[in-house]
Amino acid sequence: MTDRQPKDAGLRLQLDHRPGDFHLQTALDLPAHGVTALFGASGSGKTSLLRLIAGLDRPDSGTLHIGGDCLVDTGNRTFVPPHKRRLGVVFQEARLFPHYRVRGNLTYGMPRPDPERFASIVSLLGIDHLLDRFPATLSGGEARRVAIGRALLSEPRMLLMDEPLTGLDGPRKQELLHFILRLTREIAIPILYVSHDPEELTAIADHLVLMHEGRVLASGPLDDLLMRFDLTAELGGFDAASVIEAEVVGQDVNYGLTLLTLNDGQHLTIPAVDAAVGERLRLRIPVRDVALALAPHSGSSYRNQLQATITDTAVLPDNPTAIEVRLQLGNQSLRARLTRKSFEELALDAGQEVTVLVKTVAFALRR
Ligand SMILES: Nc1ncnc2c1ncn2[C@@H]1O[C@H](COP(=O)(O)OP(=O)(O)OP(=O)(O)O)[C@@H](O)[C@H]1O
Repeated sequence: MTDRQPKDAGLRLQLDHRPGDFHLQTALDLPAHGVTALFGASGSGKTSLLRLIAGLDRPDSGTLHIGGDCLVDTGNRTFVPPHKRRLGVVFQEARLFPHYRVRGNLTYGMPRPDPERFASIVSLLGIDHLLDRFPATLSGGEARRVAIGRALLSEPRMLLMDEPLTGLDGPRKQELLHFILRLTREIAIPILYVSHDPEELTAIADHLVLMHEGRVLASGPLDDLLMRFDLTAELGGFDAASVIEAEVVGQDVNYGLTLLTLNDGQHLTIPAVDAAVGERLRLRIPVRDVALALAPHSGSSYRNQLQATITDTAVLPDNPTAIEVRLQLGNQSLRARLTRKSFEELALDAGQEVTVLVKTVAFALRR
């Protein structure tokens, strides 16, 4: 069940599939831009869904449309084969042709020679120096960058990535994540991205599809889903946090801080990030690091104090001593988790204006 239908639907599907004992029963309507993350417990059906979209498996019944084209309709026996779907597929294993050099692997799927596009993608992925090497001589991260390059050069209308960072060590993972982020900014191509790593998804995803036992539990903008009290347990790995955006307005070199402004004009400071004035950053604020006060606080070590309005509160079944609070700051939302005791002592309620004391703000990425 989807809770929000994007107007500019890029991918629309309704698929029913039973591999073995598993039953995948999904309906989805996804935007034609940005990164959509498929997230869910192991065995929830993420890879099965991606394989159906790529055309690697045939569904028992259903329809699949991308960009207005019908790729699957079991009702009239339409099944466009994988190589005609114009989708770039990147799996955990790079699956490069071992007997072709990197250059040959990259040009293999190009629909026509296009030296300019070739040069710009090679440079974007930082693989210029690898062009004459054979795949067997590449590191895991290099091989995956080549696989991404090959997928992009086939001029796909959408990129499907299944755990592209799995198995890489810390620095290699960060490096590839950085290349994927650049790609999302510099090439306007929608990406469907499977991962079970919330940190990776906080950095990369615009839209989130939450899978549970073969079904879509929720689908919507990442920051909206993180605000939903009812999904707190399912999104447990995200460690209950809000994601907000802010613009860099200055650097405080003396104290090693970056100064930011939110879109309602309020200010925030975070540990220094190497970013220029005017750049937009995505920030992550854990719910446990947000406190509330009735009025601005002096004499507090909380560096950031923001004015906000309480919009909603809830008590979750698995944590009855805490109150979950949703707050509005301009057009952005923020969550807090207070003890019931302090919530009642402050006599807080929906509709009330409060001062939000923010302890930790982590930089997630540049927009
Ligand atoms: N060909 C198949 N035959 C039988 N069962 C299958 C087949 N393919 C997948 N399954 C089962 O379907 C379920 C969903 O698998 P899938 O790989 O889609 O999950 P996932 O969400 O991607 O998991 P993970 O995060 O562990 O990769 C699993 O229980 C799996 O064992």
